[in-house]
Amino acid sequence: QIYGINPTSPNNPPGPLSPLPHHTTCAPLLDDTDPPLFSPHEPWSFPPHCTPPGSKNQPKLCTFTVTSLRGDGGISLVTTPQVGAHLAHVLQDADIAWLEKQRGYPLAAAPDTPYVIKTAPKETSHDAKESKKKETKGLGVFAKRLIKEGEILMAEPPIMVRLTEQRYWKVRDVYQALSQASVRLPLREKEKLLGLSRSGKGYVVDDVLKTNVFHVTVQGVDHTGLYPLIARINHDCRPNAFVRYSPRTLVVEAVAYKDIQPGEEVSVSYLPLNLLTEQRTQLIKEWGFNCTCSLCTNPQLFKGSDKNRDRIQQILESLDHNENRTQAKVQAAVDEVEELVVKEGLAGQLGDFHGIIADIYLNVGDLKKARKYGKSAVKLLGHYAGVDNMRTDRAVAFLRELDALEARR
Ligand SMILES: C[S@@+](CC[C@H](N)C(=O)[O-])C[C@H]1O[C@@H](n2cnc3c(N)ncnc32)[C@H](O)[C@@H]1O
Repeated sequence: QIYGINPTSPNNPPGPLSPLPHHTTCAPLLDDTDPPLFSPHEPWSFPPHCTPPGSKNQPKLCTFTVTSLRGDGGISLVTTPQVGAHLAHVLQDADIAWLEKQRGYPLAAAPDTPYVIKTAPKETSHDAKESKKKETKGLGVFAKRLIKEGEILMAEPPIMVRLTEQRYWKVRDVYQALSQASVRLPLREKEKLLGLSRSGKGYVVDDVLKTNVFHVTVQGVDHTGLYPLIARINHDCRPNAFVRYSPRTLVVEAVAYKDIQPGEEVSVSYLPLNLLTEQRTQLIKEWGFNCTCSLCTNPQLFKGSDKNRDRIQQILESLDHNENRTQAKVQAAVDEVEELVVKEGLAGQLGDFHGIIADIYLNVGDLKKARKYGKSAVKLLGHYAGVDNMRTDRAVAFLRELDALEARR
């Protein structure tokens, strides 16, 4: 059997390799009556739509659309021409298998879709004034089976990416850009966008984006990305999943932070993990809802947690002072912080912490420990932030510096 073709089939008699009959009857792929294979605005599917800035030194705001990203769905970008030019290269990278090689495991979600999207049960608000009210979270994502820690639940490219900074352009022009970005999307992505939850206030595309986007960086510039499947995951201050963004592919993955039991709701934190209750409550209100998670609703839980988080901050600040940078004091600080980090479920931030510790050990001249924590930072950041994340790049650069330093000795 050659390439899965049955040699005894009447269409493919045994003998020298010959094309199947329908291959010989195909019209030539290109002739002078065919439309051009490539759009004149390659890689964009339409001419970019641009809005001039309010003043001379500011960039234009442009809408770029590709109707088939890596052979699949469409994507629209609302950003500056400079970022658009960079993203043109990112989007033209049809085979992102190189990233799989770099990180040593596939850039793909579990093929059996281990979750179901359904209405989340109502929960009691933590707000004293509204404590009798039952809050609805809308739809949510629930585990269909045991999802093991580290498993990738979802891996998705965005359907829309928008520059965060919008103040250089008139609101009307920004909405015009967003409108172009949505109407140019293929029908499937348009339906996904308009089917997402929203507050019902303001211009619909802007409202959908504000309710559902994740922060992403493109060439170090702040943007927000709309990932329609991952956007169905509700918030929890002690989540059981986290999101990992790849700036070189734009793909976001939802990954299990711990084992998730069948029937359990999958949650991610919309905020940095280490915030205190007051900061979290304030920021969540800006999202337009009251957080009903256990860490926000149970005073006993949040008082203890705030104390631990305050203590972590205190220890990190104490390490800024030279008198605390002796081998013994640094080791005691590291041990205490690690214990508190585990207690608070902040393992996702341990990579950044190990990066700081590596730097401190370098400053006190303990290169062996600097290397140990530097390596750990690369490993943890590669897992929680992604192998091509800027924070991971910095941790890798630290190890290179260490190599160079040791080579000079
Ligand atoms: C990104 S969407 C999450 C999916 C959304 N529930 C849906 O139906 O598509 C964010 C919205 O979900 C709701 N939500 C998410 N987490 C919540 C929580 N912990 N408590 C209450 N509402 C929540 C809020 O309405 C928020 O604006």
